[in-house]
Amino acid sequence: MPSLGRLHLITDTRPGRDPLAVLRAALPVARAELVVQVRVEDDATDREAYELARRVVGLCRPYGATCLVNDRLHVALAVEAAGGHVGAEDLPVAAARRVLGADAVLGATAREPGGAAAAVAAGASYLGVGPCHATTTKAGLPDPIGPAGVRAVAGAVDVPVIAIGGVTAASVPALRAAGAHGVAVVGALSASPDPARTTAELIEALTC
Ligand SMILES: Cc1ncc(COP(=O)(O)OP(=O)(O)O)c(N)n1
Ligand SMILES: Cc1ncsc1CCOP(=O)(O)O
Ligand SMILES: [Mg+2]
Repeated sequence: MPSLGRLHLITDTRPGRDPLAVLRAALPVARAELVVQVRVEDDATDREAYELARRVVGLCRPYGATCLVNDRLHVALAVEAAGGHVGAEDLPVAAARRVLGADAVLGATAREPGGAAAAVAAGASYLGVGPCHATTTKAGLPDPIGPAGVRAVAGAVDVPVIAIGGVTAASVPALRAAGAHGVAVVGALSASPDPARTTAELIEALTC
């Protein structure tokens, strides 16, 4: 399996956001380092999720970027995405692995070493770890774990750790020093006035 890209762009489908415009700006800059996670609001229909994911797969292909689908694994299968991401309220990791198959990329959310090790034992091929920092993008999250929390998880598993939650280019060095392979962002790119430039800053921080 090719190595996992370091910059995970999670689509922002809230009103007023334009996830495909952000993706078109990020792809030529990040290319195969980009992993696009198609994440739609809970009240979006499967058809809406499918149409977005289908377009993302098509945009990613020429750049060698990876497309994953959050939560809705049937959509991942339907659009032939590389895999999916599940958390505590989604299919259990072992069930998700059965759905996606042995070769798929499968991410699982983890906040502490015990849960992280269990997710890997159940079949996760990477972990999304956070929230690292405060975020307004998702409500109801526990307190941020900071780089120290990322370090604790990264030390307990042998799969890539992707730090998530309030991540900006400025916070990347501390997260990498804590053992993160990469980062996942929503707001840093979707709210950027210049997503191509912000992508370049994130990639520089992730690969220098
Ligand atoms: C890379 C990454 N890490 C964590 C999450 C969060 O997943 P989850 O806890 O299932 O929450 P939702 O995103 O489904 O609201 C993620 N999506 N990606
Ligand atoms: C879905 C999710 N899970 C933990 S933090 C988060 C949102 C991250 O968004 P942002 O990068 O805007 O803080
Ligand atoms: Mg989820």
